[in-house]
Formats: sequence, C-alpha cells, structure tokens
Amino acid sequence: MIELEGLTKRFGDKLAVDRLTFTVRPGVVTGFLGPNGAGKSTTMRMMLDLDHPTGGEVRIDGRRYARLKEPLKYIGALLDAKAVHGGRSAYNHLLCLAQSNRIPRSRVDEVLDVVGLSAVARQRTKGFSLGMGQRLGIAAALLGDPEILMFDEPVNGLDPEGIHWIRHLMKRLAAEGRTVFVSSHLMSEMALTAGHLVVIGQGRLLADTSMSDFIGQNSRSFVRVRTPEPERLRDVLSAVGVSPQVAADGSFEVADMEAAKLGELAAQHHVTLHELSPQQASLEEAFMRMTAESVEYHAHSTAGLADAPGDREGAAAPRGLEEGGDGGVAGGREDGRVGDRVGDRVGDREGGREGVPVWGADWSAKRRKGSAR
Ligand SMILES: Nc1ncnc2c1ncn2[C@@H]1O[C@H](COP(=O)(O)OP(=O)(O)OP(=O)(O)O)[C@@H](O)[C@H]1O
Repeated sequence: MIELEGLTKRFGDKLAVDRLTFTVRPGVVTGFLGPNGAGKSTTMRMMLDLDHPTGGEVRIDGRRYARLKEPLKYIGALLDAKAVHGGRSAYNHLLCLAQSNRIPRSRVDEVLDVVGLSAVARQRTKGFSLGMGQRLGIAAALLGDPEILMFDEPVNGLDPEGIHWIRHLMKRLAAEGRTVFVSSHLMSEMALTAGHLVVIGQGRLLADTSMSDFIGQNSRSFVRVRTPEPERLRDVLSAVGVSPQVAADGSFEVADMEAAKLGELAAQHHVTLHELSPQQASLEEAFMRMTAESVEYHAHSTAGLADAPGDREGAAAPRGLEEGGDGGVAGGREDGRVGDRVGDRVGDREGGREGVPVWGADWSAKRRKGSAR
C-alpha cells in the first residue's frame, strides 16, 4: 500500500504537486492520470525518495522509502527506461541490483525470462531498442519480487505487441494481490488496464474513484442528428419536451430520446434527416473535460510551430523532447534504490532553471567515470 498525505513539491515559483492525499491499494491496477506537466512524475519521484517533498509525506507499507532496508524487496519501479548504464549487459545490470539488495543470482535469470530478454541478456544495453529497454526496466522492478510496483508511462513508444504484453503483466501482478500504480496521460489506455483511477491536474487531486464509477458518471450517450431543417426539427422536439444541444458543426445532440423514436418523430412531421446516429462520449473526452482547466500546454494552432511549448521560456520541454528524462529504472543507484541522485533534474535543487532537460549526457559521463567495473 502507498499512502500520500498532503504531499507537496515546489520548484522555485512552480507548485508542481499541491497537497496530494490518496492511498494506492493492493489487488487492483491504479491508474495515475493527468495531462502533461500535471505532476505525475514528480509525485512518483517523491514516492521513491528521488525528490524531497516541500511538504507532506509518502509511506510505503507504513514506512518512508528511506527507511526501507532493501527497497527492491518492497517496491519496484520503472521510471525511465533510458536510465541504464549502456556499457553493461542486461544480465550484469540486473546482477548489480540483485547483489546490492541481497537477492539471489537465480532471480536474475527468472526475471529475464519473465520479460522475454533471456536471449539478449549478455548484450550491452546500449544497443537496446526502446521496447527492450522498457522490458529491462520492468525486469529490474520485478527483481525483488516486491508487493508494490510503480510504472511511469510504461507503454510510451512501444509497439502493439509490447503494449499488449505490459497491460497483461500489470493486470496479472494486481491479480496476485500486489499494489500496481501506473501513470499515463491517456484515459483510453487506462480504461483498458486500471480498476481504480487517481486523476490530477496542475498538481492537485481531481478524482480518486473506481474505474466503473468514472465510466458510469462520464460516459454520456446521445443521438447525433443532422438536418437541413434545424428550426423545424427543434420545434418538433420541443413539442415533446426535448431540447437538443447544438454541436460546433451545427448538428444536434439529443440525450433524452432513442434514435429509432427520434427518426419516427421526424418522419411523422416530414422533417428531412441527413444523419441519425447513436453516440457514446468517450472516456478520453470525459478526462479532457475534467482536466481542461489544468492543462498546462494548449495547442492554439498548427501555424505557429515556432511557438511550441519547448520554446516558451521556463516551460518544460514536453515528454519526448527532453534530452534526459526524469528518473531511473529501478535500482539505477548502485544500492538498488531507484534512480540516481546525480541524475536528479537540475531544477530539483531549488533555484535551478525550471524545466531544463537535465542530466542526459552529463549523467552518463559521470557514471562512466565513477564505474571502474
Ligand atoms: N526538476 C524540475 N525543476 C523544475 N520544474 C520541474 C522539475 N520537474 C518538474 N517540474 C515542473 O513540475 C511540473 C510537473 O512536472 P511532471 O514532470 O511531474 O509532470 P507530469 O505529469 O509527469 O508530466 P508528463 O506527462 O509531461 O510527464 C511541470 O510544470 C514541470 O515543468
């Protein structure tokens, strides 16, 4: 179980995480949703003691992360699949983590097998594809057979087979009674995987609900009607107490009547229809409505590409444009704690330039120097 209480993180003027209080429970995949820049990664980093909270606290099975003696046995995480020492083989990467957490060597082979990397285990990770890197990161997370697993955007950049595999893995881990916490900015993805949802926007909690409640409350169904005689159709509908909403393209959205009944009514009054189609508002739309006010980067037009978010002063480069990324595969630190202090983003040291992509090349150079192995 992961418990957050009033968790807060400020980077200079930027309030990235704002008094978050919620509990992630075992036995179910909990989706952690929010638009870009909502504070998901920062929250996860604080859960793993990679960023220090400005206020509040996180407890992993009742204890602070820093107090866990062999952390990989309690919590495994995939934060950034690129945060692996490229000169090491997949096997050696996992072996280092295993040794620092007193995990038997045999477990390395087991997890390599689970993630399907046994055949390439002796290859240097430098040549790994994104998908292979994700699998290696997941292997590291599974190494200590932890009860709690955390994945930050695990399907990013994966091919359909990889996405399918990760979805099933997460569900299986939850079915085994583990706590599985997974972030995404795609509601459609979470709808397929998660049983519970935590939604944040601009660092604040917007929803903490079961997926079925979210679907029940947000999947609006209606009938789309297109007619060359909108005034007449409106009169016909209002005579039976129905008032349609007018969509941006001029079509009507009728929520209180079935399509067949609506068609019959129009026919009775000789109103021509060009479209009559039942619609189901997508969960993605519901999520976008919920977070609309807290979206940090709005696309205004495609004309001004030079004004893309990354060009704004002080704005973080959107995911994918960042050079480094923001964390570490489970146990990027030699002691098996997730990530690496050296790799913390510059801005984490208060007063650093906000949103600067930070460690990338610098980090790997330091790691190379530091590792004589
Ligand atoms: N090290 C840092 N220094 C300064 N600002 C930061 C730092 N890390 C995050 N931020 C800012 O905090 C906010 C939350 O960022 P965070 O990466 O946690 O969001 P996110 O929900 O994970 O976004 P995404 O889906 O784009 O990964 C953003 O405005 C970001 O610019």
